[in-house]
Amino acid sequence: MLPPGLLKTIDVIPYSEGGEGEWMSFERRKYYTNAFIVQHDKKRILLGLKKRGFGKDKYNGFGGKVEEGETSAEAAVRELQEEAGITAALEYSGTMLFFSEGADFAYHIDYYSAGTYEGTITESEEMRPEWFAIPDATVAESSALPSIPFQQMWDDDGIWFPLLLAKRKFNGRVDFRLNARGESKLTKWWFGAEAER
Ligand SMILES: CNc1ncnc2c1ncn2[C@@H]1O[C@H](COP(=O)(O)OP(=O)(O)OP(=O)(O)O)[C@@H](O)[C@H]1O
Repeated sequence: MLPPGLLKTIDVIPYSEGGEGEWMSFERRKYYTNAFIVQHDKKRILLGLKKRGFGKDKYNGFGGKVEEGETSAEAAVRELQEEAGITAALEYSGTMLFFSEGADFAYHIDYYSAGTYEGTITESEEMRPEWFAIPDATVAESSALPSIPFQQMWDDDGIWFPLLLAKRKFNGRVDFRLNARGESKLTKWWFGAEAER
């Protein structure tokens, strides 16, 4: 059921799969984190515009490489502090394996989220934090905040964001291949999610 290379961290039921072709093979993986502040009471989520390096000009959660001697949970707290200037009691939200054609390693990304935070949200050299509205189908009123900018995010985010927002943990894999213009595009995915509570 699970795609190759994806190590199950929780019990999941199939949630979404698609795309075409075979899963690509990779030799190495590196461990990363990605953290979100999701405030359902205020109907808002904090994203950061990445200002440099990998994923530049995309909105994402705050995160980076897990360093030696550190757990992924510790790395997630440290990166959130470094990139957004805040601390939070982050909870594990899921894991995604990401491989892009031609890369020499796969990203093993642990996702975290929290509903509250401490400190003052501060722009860093790496990230510009901004609030976005959490879509709420049950409320007619429109938010003063902009909608989550999926067109300026990684291709797969639209697949697993509903799970993050619903607090359903997930395990997934996404493969990206280079198109004729040399852009890395989502070509195959598989996601499983914790059963609905
Ligand atoms: C479909 N693929 C993806 N979808 C969503 N997010 C992705 C991602 N692939 C990588 N990411 C995140 O991008 C950041 C890179 O971090 P990145 O700046 O390279 O690392 P770090 O801050 O440690 O910097 P240095 O390596 O020290 O320069 C890190 O949060 C990682 O989770």
